[in-house]
Amino acid sequence: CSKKSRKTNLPPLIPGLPLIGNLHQLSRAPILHTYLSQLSKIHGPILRFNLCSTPTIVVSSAKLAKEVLRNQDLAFCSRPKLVAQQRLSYNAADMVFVPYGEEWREQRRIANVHLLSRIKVQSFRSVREDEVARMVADIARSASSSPPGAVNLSAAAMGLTTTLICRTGFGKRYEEQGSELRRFQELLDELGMLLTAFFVSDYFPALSWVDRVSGLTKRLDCAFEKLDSFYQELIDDHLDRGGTQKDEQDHILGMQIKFELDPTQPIWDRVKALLMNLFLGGSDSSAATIVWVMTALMKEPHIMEKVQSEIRNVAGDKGKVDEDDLPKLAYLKAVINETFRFYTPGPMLLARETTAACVLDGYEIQSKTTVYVNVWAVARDPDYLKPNPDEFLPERFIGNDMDVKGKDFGVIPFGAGRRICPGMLMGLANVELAIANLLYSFDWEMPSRIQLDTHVLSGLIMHKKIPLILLPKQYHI
Ligand code: HEM
Repeated sequence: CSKKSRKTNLPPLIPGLPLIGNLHQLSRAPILHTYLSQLSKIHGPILRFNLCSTPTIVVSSAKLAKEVLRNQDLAFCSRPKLVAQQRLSYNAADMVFVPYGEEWREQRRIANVHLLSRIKVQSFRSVREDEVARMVADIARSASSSPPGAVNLSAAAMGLTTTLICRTGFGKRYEEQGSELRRFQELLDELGMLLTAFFVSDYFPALSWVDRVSGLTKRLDCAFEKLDSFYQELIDDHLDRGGTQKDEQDHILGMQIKFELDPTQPIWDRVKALLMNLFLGGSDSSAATIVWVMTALMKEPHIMEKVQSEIRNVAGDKGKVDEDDLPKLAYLKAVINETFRFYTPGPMLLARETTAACVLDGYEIQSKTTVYVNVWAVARDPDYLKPNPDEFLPERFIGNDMDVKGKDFGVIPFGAGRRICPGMLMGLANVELAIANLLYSFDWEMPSRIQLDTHVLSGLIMHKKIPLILLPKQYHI
């Protein structure tokens, strides 16, 4: 690694190959966030990569995360233009991939004040309680079968969060195991795959033929067509029913259509792009979090016992945990927060792009630099997280005001600053209610011959590689 260049004072550059720079290292790293974390242990908390014409840096400490996401947020809050993201977001007509500017501000205002506001999230309470109750009833059926059946909790969590996003996002409840839900989940998988796929043309525009030959361009076109038809069906369905006022209250799509500037000529690309954002943000991250909380608790039986006893004391003999109970569950919140820290569902923040030249930690950063914050590494920063950042310790969130909502720069699972996740309240509400009820209603064991593991899948969202299979035992009050 070259030391600070005296002339230009750029961050340390990770050595790569002639012409392709570091492309091969980044595109082939099996688990990108751990690879980058190891590099930063050797070369420091700010690293520079050479990706053809795109200057790229990665930051991995709480101090620098705070600098990027708070002190100099404005300089770091745009998004780079990548091939798949552009296509799937209708040329950045959405909120996630739109560059910083007036259009983004307007979309965020509508999201914060209306679509994903606290009041809107509360208005979906009955939907959440209903869906969580259905999931618990399904699991109870397995628990009471003879012999008791093991449950694939990864599938149950994904089923729950996709159903929640369908109901709150566009007012539909697809039959479990039905073809429409399967179609939706397949579209989600393809969306996630393409948004993290490595397109050569992002770094070498002249070599775009490589993506055509590899079949990636065709796959992107095909996914775009399928997603577009899916969004169009939802919109047509809404319009066929006359877009009632009830729809505006009942789901986000209904409300978004109302907010289009000219209702006779809404900008449909923007409506579709917003649906894509809901799909992208709304299900995978919450499902992954539910699975990691359960995995963490299976690994630490004394924490499991403590949190179950808190939940069962608070909910008593009601037979379920409802949302009024949640504010009383301080230890459960600590467990969920520690899971966000230790098994960060989005280990790398979505790529940012600098809006202007600036100085970070004494290094010069050019305008239009792509910036990654390695949230997973930040959450293990020994200068910030004490004691024992490598230990799962919910108690670190007790007796202080440390939280995960973007003000403690050591634990930023939702990002921070202007581009902090606008769906945070909805994500937290889904996860807390689901976990509380899974822990209230059942005791959990490992099925014989299955070993608990924590292998992860690489991607935008850090899923558990091997599904979490557990044996539920109904808890009798
Ligand atoms: C546990 C659940 C969730 C986690 C961990 C999560 C995490 C994140 C993260 C890390 C970012 C990037 C922030 C940045 O660049 O600094 C983000 C952005 C975003 N999330 Fe979430 N999210 C969750 C749930 C949701 C939900 C439920 C929705 C919507 C229904 C949502 C919608 C979005 C959107 C639209 C953005 C882009 C914001 C922008 O660029 O201005 N997320 N989320």
